[in-house]
Amino acid sequence: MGLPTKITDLIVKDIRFPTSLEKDGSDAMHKSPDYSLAYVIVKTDSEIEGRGMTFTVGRGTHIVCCAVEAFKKLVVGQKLADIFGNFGQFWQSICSEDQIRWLGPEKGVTHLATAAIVNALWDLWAKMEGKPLWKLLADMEPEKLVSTIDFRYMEDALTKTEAIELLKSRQAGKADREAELKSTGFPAYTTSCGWLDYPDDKIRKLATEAISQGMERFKMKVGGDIEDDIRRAKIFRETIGYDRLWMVDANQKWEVQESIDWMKKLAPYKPLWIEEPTNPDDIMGHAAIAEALNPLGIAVATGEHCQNRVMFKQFLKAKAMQYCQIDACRVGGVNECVAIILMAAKYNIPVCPHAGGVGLCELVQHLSMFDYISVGCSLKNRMLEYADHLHEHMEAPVKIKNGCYVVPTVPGYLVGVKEDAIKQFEYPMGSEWQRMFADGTFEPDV
Ligand SMILES: C[C@H](O)[C@@H](O)CC(=O)C(=O)O
Ligand SMILES: [Mg+2]
Repeated sequence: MGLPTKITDLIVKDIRFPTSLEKDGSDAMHKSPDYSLAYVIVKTDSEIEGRGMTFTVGRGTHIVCCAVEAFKKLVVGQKLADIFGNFGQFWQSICSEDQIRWLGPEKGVTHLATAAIVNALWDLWAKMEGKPLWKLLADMEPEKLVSTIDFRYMEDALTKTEAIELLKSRQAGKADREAELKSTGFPAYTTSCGWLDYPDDKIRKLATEAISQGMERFKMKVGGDIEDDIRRAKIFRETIGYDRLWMVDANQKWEVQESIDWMKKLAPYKPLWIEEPTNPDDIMGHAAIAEALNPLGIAVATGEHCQNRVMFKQFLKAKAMQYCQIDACRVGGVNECVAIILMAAKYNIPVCPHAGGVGLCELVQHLSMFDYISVGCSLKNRMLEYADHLHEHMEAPVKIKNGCYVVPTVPGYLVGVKEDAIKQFEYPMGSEWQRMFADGTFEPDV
C-alpha cells in the first residue's frame, strides 16, 4: 500500500448509542445521556485513511457534524507534507479561519469539530508511520513535537523554548519508562460502578466484580441529593474498603459555597478529589473550593469541560485544579492536549485525563502513555479514567489488565469504529435506531 500524499475527501457521521436506557453515564447534570460521536473519516489518495472523532451526547451530535462539514473545505485538497510539516500552523489556520472563528474562538461546538478532524489527521499520521500514536509522540524530536503546537495566548505560562527544554530535560530514562509501561500498563480507575442512577445493589455488584478484576481506584457520581450520596458513599467504602482510592464527581452541579458544604459532609468517606464541583469556566470559584477543601485532604479535579489551553493556563496559575483532566475531544485534538500536558508539567500538576464516554478511553490512553514516557515521567498521582461501555464497537478496543491499561500496539490513534456498529447506530437510519423508533423505545428527532 503506497503512502498517501493528499487529502481527497472528509466524511462525517452522526453515531449515537442508546446508553440512556440503562442509565449508563448518568450524572447530576446529564440524567439520561445517549453517548454519541461525530465520526470523521479523512480519505486520501492511498488506501490509508484517518479516522477521528469527538465525543458528544445525543441531539447535540447533529450540530457538531454540521460544524465538521463547515470545516471541510479547509481540509480537502491539502497536501499531507504541508500539514505535518508545520502542524501548528495548520491547526491555527483551522481555529482562526475568519468565516468560522466568530462562533468560538477555540471553544464549544466548533472546537469539538476541530478535535474530530485533528484527531483523524493524527490517526492518519500514526498509520503512515506504522506506530500507535503514543509511540509517534514519544519518538518525535522535541523541536518537531513542539512545532505542532500553537503557542498563541500561552507564552506567559510556557514559551516554545521552555517547552523544547522541558522535553529535552526528560529524555533520560525514556526507554526504561516505555519498557515499564509495556510490562505493567498504565493505572486506571473506573467510573462504571458509580453512575448516579444505578441502584444500590448494582453498585455493590459492579464494584465487587471490579475488585476481583484487580481494579484499585473508583469514582462515584454525586450532587443529586446529599442523603443519597452519603448512603452510596457508605456502600462504596463497605465494598472497596479504605485502602483503595475513591473519587467523586458532581458534573458542575453546585454553587461555590454549596460545593464546600456538600463536600464537608462527604469528607468522612475520604474522597481523593471532587471533580467539576461548579461551572467549568469559574476559575476563581474552583480556587476558593480548593482553598477550603485541600486542608481536609480533598483535591479539586477538573478539565473535561475546560475549553482550551488558555483556560487550562489560568486554572493552573490560579491553583484552581490539583488534578488536570484533559479531554482528547473537548480541546482541539492532540496538538492542544500536548500543549496542556507540557504546561501541567511546568506547574507540577498531574494529568489524569477524562475518558469513558464512547471512544475516549481508546484515544486518551495514548496521551497518558506519552505523558509518562516523555513529559510527566512519574506515575505518582497519575491515573486514567476507564468506563466499561461500548468498546465492542471499536476496531482496536482498549484492554484492561490488573486495573491497568495495556499498552496499545495497533498503528493509529482511534484506529476506527467497526462497520457493523456504523450500520446499526448511525443516526437516524441505522438499523438499531429504526428498530427502536418502530417499537416506540425512542421518538426520532424532528
Ligand atoms: C455524561 C457523562 O457520562 C459524564 O458523567 C462523564 C464524566 O463526567 C466522567 O466520566 O467523569
Ligand atoms: Mg467527570
